[in-house]
Amino acid sequence: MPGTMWSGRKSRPPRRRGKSGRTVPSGCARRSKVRPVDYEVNAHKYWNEFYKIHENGFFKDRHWLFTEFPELAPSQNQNHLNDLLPENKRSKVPECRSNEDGPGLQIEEQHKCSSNSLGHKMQMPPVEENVTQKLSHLEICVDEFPGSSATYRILEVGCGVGNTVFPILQTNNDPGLFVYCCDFSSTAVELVQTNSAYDPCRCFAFVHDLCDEDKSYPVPRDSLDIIILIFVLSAVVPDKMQKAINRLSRLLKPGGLMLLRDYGRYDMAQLRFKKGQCLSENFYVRGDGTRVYFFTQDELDTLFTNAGLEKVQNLVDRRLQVNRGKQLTMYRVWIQCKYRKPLLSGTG
Ligand SMILES: C[S@@+](CC[C@H](N)C(=O)[O-])C[C@H]1O[C@@H](n2cnc3c(N)ncnc32)[C@H](O)[C@@H]1O
Repeated sequence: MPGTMWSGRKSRPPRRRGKSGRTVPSGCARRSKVRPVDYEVNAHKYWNEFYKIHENGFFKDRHWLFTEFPELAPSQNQNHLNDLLPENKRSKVPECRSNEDGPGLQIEEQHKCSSNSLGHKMQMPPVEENVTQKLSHLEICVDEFPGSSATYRILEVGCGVGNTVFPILQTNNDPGLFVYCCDFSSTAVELVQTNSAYDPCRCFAFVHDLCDEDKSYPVPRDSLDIIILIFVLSAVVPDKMQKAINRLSRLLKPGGLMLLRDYGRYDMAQLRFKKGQCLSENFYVRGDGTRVYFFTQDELDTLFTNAGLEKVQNLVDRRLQVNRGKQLTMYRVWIQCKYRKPLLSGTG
């Protein structure tokens, strides 16, 4: 493994120092020249451009998912709510797995999904179209919706080209499983739908902006066992995060779980941003127009608990990644959370 774990209170990532000697992680003294509103209004377009360029060759399949989130593995359908591990029982993530931050940081062999098969054209039953079209401004409260007969329902929000969804579909052979996935990039969703592993009998990919308050998800309240957020909440403008999490929380069954893995404060990617790339505190725009926020554990705890969820896990994962080929040493900080909807939920 080309990486070394670093963790614990004594280990600290290198930080930039300002004139006063204080840590200056963000270059936030100067604002971006482009108005932040442009990045907000056109956010999906920047991601569309990103996926037009990279297709499904940028992010790698999240095979570590099942060690970190065993709830996604097979056999979780029965009594999964009783199986939740306490925080201190977390398992080890395989190191150096993804290319979240840029092509220059790629370490592992990239696993490419096949995207050339058109054999799996979307064969949605007509009810899906009816439901999403006719009830797009209402809560879905009908018995028939995509995956309505499933016994274990997972939704991934901000699914990109399916690097989380396809490993789940391939690994979890539970016949009662149904996986929903959405992204506000229509280009990404199209790449999911045209992937040869896309099976409309087990999966429903749709375009959806998790910040869009006027559009509902195509599933009823209290219907999902798991909601997954992998490096997506960080792409959302901070003042819209809470409402987005509130809306998602309503979709969870009592006892259902929200799973998140995302960038932590002072991750190497944050320290590398230049002046002028900062849109607001700890929120930056990359060269390609996509944005990223760097969380603290407390901020995520507040977002989830305000949405009526209870903490199962909230940990910071610090690692030293070494790319020997490029002679790069990278201090990574990720945060991983599991929050559960109480069995007797008070969320409105
Ligand atoms: C860093 S990528 C992660 C993709 C995927 N979760 C993975 O792990 O490979 C962030 C994704 O979030 C999507 N995204 C960003 N903001 C979104 C929003 N407001 N609604 C839905 N998707 C969004 C982007 O289009 C992009 O696909």
